[in-house]
Amino acid sequence: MPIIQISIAQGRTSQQLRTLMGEVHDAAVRALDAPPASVRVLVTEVPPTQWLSGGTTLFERAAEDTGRA
Ligand SMILES: O=C(O)/C=C/C=C(\O)C(=O)O
Repeated sequence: MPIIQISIAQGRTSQQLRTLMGEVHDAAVRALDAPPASVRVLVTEVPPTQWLSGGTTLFERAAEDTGRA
């Protein structure tokens, strides 16, 4: 049973997340020739304050970008 876990920064709409899950599901079914009912897709939204990339959180990066604009 394929289980596909996606971590993504918060900020997308429910519809965007639903579309992402559907497309990932369909890709797995095609690529793996897996029965559709066997594929699981789990999305975890991460708050920007809890995502550190290159020593800077996404929240800090966004604040810096806003300051530059
Ligand atoms: O890790 C990074 O530098 C940025 C990650 C951003 C995302 O994953 C996102 O926009 O969801």
